[in-house]
Amino acid sequence: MLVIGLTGGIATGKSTVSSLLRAHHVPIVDADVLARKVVEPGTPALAAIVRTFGPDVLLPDGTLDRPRLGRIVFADEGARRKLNAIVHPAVRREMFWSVLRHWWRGERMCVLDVPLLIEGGLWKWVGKVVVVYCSAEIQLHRLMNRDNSTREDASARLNSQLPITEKIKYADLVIDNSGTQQELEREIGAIIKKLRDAAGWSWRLSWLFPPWGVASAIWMLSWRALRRSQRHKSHKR
Ligand SMILES: CC(C)(COP(=O)(O)OP(=O)(O)OC[C@H]1O[C@@H](n2cnc3c(N)ncnc32)[C@H](O)[C@@H]1O)[C@@H](O)C(=O)NCCC(=O)NCCS
Ligand SMILES: Nc1ncnc2c1ncn2[C@@H]1O[C@H](COP(=O)(O)OP(=O)(O)OP(=O)(O)O)[C@@H](O)[C@H]1O
Repeated sequence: MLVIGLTGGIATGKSTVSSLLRAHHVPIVDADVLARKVVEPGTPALAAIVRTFGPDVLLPDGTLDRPRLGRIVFADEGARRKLNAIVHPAVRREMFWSVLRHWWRGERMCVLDVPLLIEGGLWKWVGKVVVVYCSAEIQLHRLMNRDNSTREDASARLNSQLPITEKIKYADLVIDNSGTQQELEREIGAIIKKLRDAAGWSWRLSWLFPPWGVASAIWMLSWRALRRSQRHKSHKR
């Protein structure tokens, strides 16, 4: 199974692209959804957040006051690191099980929608990196419109991530979402075809003949590790 990492800057349109892919029956694992699930009331992650940030980050019904915590962590890198250290390991565990479930069902590919794919280093472990792009100015306007936020709040969120111009250097495929949503919808068929072609046919053999699956997984992981480390070095230069 080909595991594809879908990323981009905040509000460049990852969720819009993943909804279109889902509508075409492509399996999606959404890190934002999992990041909400792992902090539901009664979870160890929510308890750790309250210990770290205090009970003020809870609403009267015991759920997380997301806008309030957002204002804290997007204005303070230290606080953001603390939150990431609590939430990210739980999200990674959930993602692992979701990918395994898709593999078990015999899916040809699965797309991980992860905003911090590059920042968190997960890009090294996926088969292909797809980056949804639009300019920083469009990004800011879409973010302000969607969240009904001020330019200051939107900029704080935007600046908490690696710039989109840096992220596209890691991409195997860039989806330009600078145009209209209709233009994006028209392109989605061609994008899915490229992804399916990249997924190839060897996934079928893995099911008919399991040792083939094991051998190809070992080969792919070592080949990817080599390719990623070369690419990483060339980015640093
Ligand atoms: C701070 C929180 C409570 C704010 O919640 P809110 O509902 O306002 O935003 P939401 O979760 O929908 O995130 C919206 C977007 O913000 C960006 N974002 C979220 N968390 C982070 C982060 N820690 N660093 C940089 N960007 C982030 C992503 O692009 C994401 O798609 C929430 O984002 C959170 O718990 N973040 C930590 C977990 C995380 O990193 N999630 C991202 C995917 S793993
Ligand atoms: N091509 C487009 N033209 C106009 N608006 C768009 C386009 N694509 C997405 N949008 C809008 O921009 C906003 C951000 O898109 P979306 O939520 O898909 O971004 P995202 O990258 O998933 O954001 P986040 O990082 O916050 O999860 C949404 O309101 C969406 O409807």
